[in-house]
Amino acid sequence: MPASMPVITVDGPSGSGKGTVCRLLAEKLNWDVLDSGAIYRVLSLAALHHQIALDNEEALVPLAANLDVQFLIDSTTKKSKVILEGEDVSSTIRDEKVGSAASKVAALPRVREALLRRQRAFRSEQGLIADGRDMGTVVFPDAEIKLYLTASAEERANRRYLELNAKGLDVTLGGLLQDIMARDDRDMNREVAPLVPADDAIVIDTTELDAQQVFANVMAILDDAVVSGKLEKSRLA
Ligand SMILES: Nc1ncnc2c1ncn2[C@@H]1O[C@H](COP(=O)(O)OP(=O)(O)O)[C@@H](O)[C@H]1O
Ligand SMILES: Nc1ccn([C@H]2C[C@H](O)[C@@H](COP(=O)(O)OP(=O)(O)O)O2)c(=O)n1
Repeated sequence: MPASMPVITVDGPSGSGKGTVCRLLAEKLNWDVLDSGAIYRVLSLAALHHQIALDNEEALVPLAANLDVQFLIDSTTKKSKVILEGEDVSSTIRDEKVGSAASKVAALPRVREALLRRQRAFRSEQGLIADGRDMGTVVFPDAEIKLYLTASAEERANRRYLELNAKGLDVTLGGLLQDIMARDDRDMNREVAPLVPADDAIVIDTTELDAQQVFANVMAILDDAVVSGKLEKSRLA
């Protein structure tokens, strides 16, 4: 019997296209989205605000447990907004430096533990699409559908370069490639909840695919899940 609060997990390294496919899926299915990376990004920003070192687990655990963050949808633009301690940090958290800082605090086992309940609370009757590194392995091990997106580091760095360049930011392809490889290394080799596909995840290599092709692949996977009885057909409407 399909669960009443279905979850689709989308894990993978930076730039593999998780956020993009999650947005397209959420629009199509009208499900909720958990951007778990944003939680780690916000935590690292809060650590900077409170002058807590990114490896100070003792101080980061209570900060994580009591993190004053809200995820909102702007009623006019329909874009998601992230509010930390009353301040709109939606664009600040997207900075590549914040991504690296997030990856550092995310390597601390007790910090991850302190954020588990907050992430699981996103599960809803509506259905949840969960974007991250350990969504299918740790946070929602019972998810109906588990996807793992990947792409070559060069392609992922190039995507980031195009994205940040279009925003007018002064970045180099070489610098971004280094950042991405350092983050991959930290995320894949940490002790707790390392970035790895769940045993039952479907891996999609997006290196040669554009976003619409990735989305079409995912929709085909969901159609198969309906046929095999994992998902109710009405959920795809
Ligand atoms: N399949 C794709 N082909 C080319 N560019 C893509 C693809 N998917 C996403 N992008 C672009 O690459 C960048 C990173 O995608 P994003 O979805 O933010 O990745 P992630 O959430 O995995 O870090 C964005 O600028 C996005 O528009
Ligand atoms: N479920 C998660 C999500 C993110 N993280 C960590 C590791 C990542 O490098 C950072 C930032 O994640 P985020 O998904 O926002 O980064 P990208 O958009 O993929 O570049 O947070 C994590 O450890 N576990």
